[in-house]
Amino acid sequence: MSKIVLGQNQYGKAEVRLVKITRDTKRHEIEDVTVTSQLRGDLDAVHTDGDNAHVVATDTQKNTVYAFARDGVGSIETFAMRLGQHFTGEFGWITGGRWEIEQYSWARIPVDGEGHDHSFVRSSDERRNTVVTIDGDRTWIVSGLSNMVVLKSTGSEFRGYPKDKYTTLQETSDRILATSVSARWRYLTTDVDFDKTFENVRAIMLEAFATTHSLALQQSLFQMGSAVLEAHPEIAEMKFSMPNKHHFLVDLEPFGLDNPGEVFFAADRPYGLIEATVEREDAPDAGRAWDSVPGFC
Ligand SMILES: O=c1[nH]c(=O)c2[nH]c(=O)[nH]c2[nH]1
Repeated sequence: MSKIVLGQNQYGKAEVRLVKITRDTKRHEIEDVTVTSQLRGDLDAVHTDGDNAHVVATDTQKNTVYAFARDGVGSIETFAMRLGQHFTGEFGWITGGRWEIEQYSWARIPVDGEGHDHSFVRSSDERRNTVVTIDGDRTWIVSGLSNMVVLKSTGSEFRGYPKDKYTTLQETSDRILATSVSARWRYLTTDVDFDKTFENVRAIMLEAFATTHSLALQQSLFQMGSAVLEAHPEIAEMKFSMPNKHHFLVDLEPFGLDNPGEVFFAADRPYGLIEATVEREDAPDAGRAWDSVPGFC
């Protein structure tokens, strides 16, 4: 019989919910994140023999997240790097790991035309995220967003596809195009103004979605990725996952009404699922950057 050995492994605390309020002036600031910390290294003995001598407890990892937040979170990328450098620096046998952070955004509640000092409303379900992966002396950063829901009420066609005996879809030169964008991009360096770059990448994606006369969602996706890579040499590649949120014209004829492209049934499933990577041909190898990043091709 072949020998059975331990393969790749990692462990840590998943989804540590952290809210940091900065209250040093009467105008408070809120930072709201979910952190997952996972360590890799010389961890064979705990798996094979139950020897915990190398196991930095997942509870300790959770506590470290809260302790580090005492000084503020800052950009999620730098917070994840702080955690990673701490664990790999403090414990010799921890040679790497993966720190994933998701951030929820809050807006100030407007009162008399001004954002309130200490009352907030969760702005949407959109989230910013990052995954920092460390392996020895290498660090990779993949950042992104999810649930960015966008819609174009014209400027979208879908024609020219092959027809077979199962095809019922009618060609259209004017349809609604809607999707919920999940995008992740890999940085070529750790020396980035992450907050500024995030805002800019998001704005570029939105502008490309809006201004592309779309012949297919696949084309819109590629335009969005290309526009970001053209403007940001520090980004090697972008991965997208974009459900096609179909809007079907409702037949109003039974009610003696026409429907001049104005009344739609917004279906939630099934949905087309469009996924692709837009990349620089000459980008260096991604190494372990995409390890355990689900839902992208
Ligand atoms: O933009 C689209 N891409 C497709 O691949 C596709 N397939 C489909 O039925 N509708 C659409 N729309």
